[in-house]
Amino acid sequence: MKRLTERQREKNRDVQKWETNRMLTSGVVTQTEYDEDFEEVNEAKVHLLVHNIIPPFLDGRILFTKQFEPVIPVKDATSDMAVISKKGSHLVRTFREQKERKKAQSKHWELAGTNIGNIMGVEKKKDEEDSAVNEDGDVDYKKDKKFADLLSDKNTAVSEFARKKTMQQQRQFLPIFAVKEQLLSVIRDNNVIIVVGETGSGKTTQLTQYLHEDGYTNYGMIGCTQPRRVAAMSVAKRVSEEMNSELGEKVGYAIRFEDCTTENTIVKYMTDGILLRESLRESDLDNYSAVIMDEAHERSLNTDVLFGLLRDVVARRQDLKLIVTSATMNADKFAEFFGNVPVFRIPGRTFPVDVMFSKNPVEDYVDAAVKQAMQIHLQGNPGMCSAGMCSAGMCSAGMCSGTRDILIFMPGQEDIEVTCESMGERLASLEEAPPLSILPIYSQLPSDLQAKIFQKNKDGVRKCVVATNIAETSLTVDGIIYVVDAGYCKLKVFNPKIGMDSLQVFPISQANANQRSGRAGRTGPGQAFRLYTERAYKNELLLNTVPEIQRTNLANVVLLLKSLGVQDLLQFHFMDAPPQVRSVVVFYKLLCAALCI
Ligand SMILES: Nc1ncnc2c1ncn2[C@@H]1O[C@H](COP(=O)(O)OP(=O)(O)OP(=O)(O)O)[C@@H](O)[C@H]1O
Repeated sequence: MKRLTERQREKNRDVQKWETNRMLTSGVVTQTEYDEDFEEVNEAKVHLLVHNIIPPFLDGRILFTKQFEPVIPVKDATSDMAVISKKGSHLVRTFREQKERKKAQSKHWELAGTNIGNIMGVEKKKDEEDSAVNEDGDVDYKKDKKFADLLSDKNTAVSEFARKKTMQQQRQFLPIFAVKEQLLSVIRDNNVIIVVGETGSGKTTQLTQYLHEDGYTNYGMIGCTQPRRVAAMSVAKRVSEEMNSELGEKVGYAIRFEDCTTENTIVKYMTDGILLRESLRESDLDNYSAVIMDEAHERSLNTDVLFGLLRDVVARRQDLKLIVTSATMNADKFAEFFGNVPVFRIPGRTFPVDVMFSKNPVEDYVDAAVKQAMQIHLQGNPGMCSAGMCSAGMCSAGMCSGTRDILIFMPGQEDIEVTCESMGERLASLEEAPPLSILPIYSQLPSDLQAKIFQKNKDGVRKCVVATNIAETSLTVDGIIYVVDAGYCKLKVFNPKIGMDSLQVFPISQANANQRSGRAGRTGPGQAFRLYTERAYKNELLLNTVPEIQRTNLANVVLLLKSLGVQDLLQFHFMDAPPQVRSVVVFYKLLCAALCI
């Protein structure tokens, strides 16, 4: 601390006195001395009664946590991929800085509304009118087009597989068709079964139809849950075509804010959140004769809660069939959870996918993905063309096995935007580069733009879809035969320090990687380029993603379970119970929420 001279101290005292005098004179303060004796004889006493309400389910189970570190869903936090995921992409940072600089500049020159602007007579531009806002200022949410309207045209076949085979032949080509009768007989004999098969074997699109053909729709609907909205919508569209019906009639879908079903609907695809909410109204799900929980290995929070609920529903309802589909790795765990139920394995895969790993660790996954996609686009792959006459994805002889589209997996919206922009810039800087239609897709994108990935491009221009993991499961984009996998995804993790969930980038799991590669071999043989080494795949990636229930804030689930009428939360059947300490924190938080239960 700096020592003050006596003279300086005297000066400070003077200044302080002067300030006090000014404040007293101005009336801002009325006294400068504090009365520390608070005992006022005449003051009325207020008695405050505090109730310590402890909900019965919490009785004796309250602990204070000492865990202040977030749950990190990675195998080794010091591994190359984990470190890179924390650092993020350099290219994204550069783009962000450029954007911010441009924004600041444009603001600097925006004179309208400032004093100097007024003097110069610069008029302020009117804010762009939002077309969804009506004259009264209310927002008309229905004005936004529904996904069903956007997909109203019949899908145009792109691949040779889809063009040359009839719908019936395409269905019969799938691996699941060879085991249809055995599968149906196992379903007849068991109320719960686990179905396991390679990506593209036909679980999502065929199971519902087989159950319908076997008469299960005579006494109820067949429901099929999907972890993602876009998958639910696009699969419903495909199955409606296979069943030769309008989307929303025999086959429909329901997602949040959009219900595309009628009273004639017998096959309903929906997100797992929708089924969860339906079970709020109808706890035994009486409308359904069969429920298929698709892509259960994704282990979203809703799926895990549904697992617990449906386990009880099938015990109560002998006529309900529950089919859980999964990737190979989790099957036995699921079977055990439902009481050692049979696991049915579908042998074979639709089309082969060549998986290629990066030779060296990749520092900047966005830059590497752009380079890889450009290489595919510019060099083409004559080996993949049945006529051997095309060089860049478009067959001049018109004999190519379809335009050969590319799908890039990125962790989040910003990475996607930068990938698209960077590819656009690099293409523009090349002379006579073949045209490329670059299409982003992420959950926040408006439906009309999302639907674009399913539409065929005019003149056979190659498509390059840049997606988050919403395109990872159940999605078939006809024509995609190249997958570029950056190796990262965004996951929600609970941070006990701030008491909230946050979205962070982490390396994917091996299960994610296999799902991603699987998108390349749906309608023809494909190639998957993984932008990480084979060693990293084996040593740095978890086998499966840590279930959401184990890494996120449970407060909402606990409230949901209470609203579903689950009395004893600690007795609820979780496939993987939330970590003890964190769940107790949440339960403790519920003390406050208990008043609203
Ligand atoms: N829109 C489509 N256009 C052309 N073919 C399609 C379409 N949708 C599905 N298919 C065909 O049906 C096959 C099976 O798709 P389905 O979604 O049922 O597989 P799956 O076993 O559920 O795979 P995944 O687990 O990866 O979702 C695809 O591999 C593809 O050949």
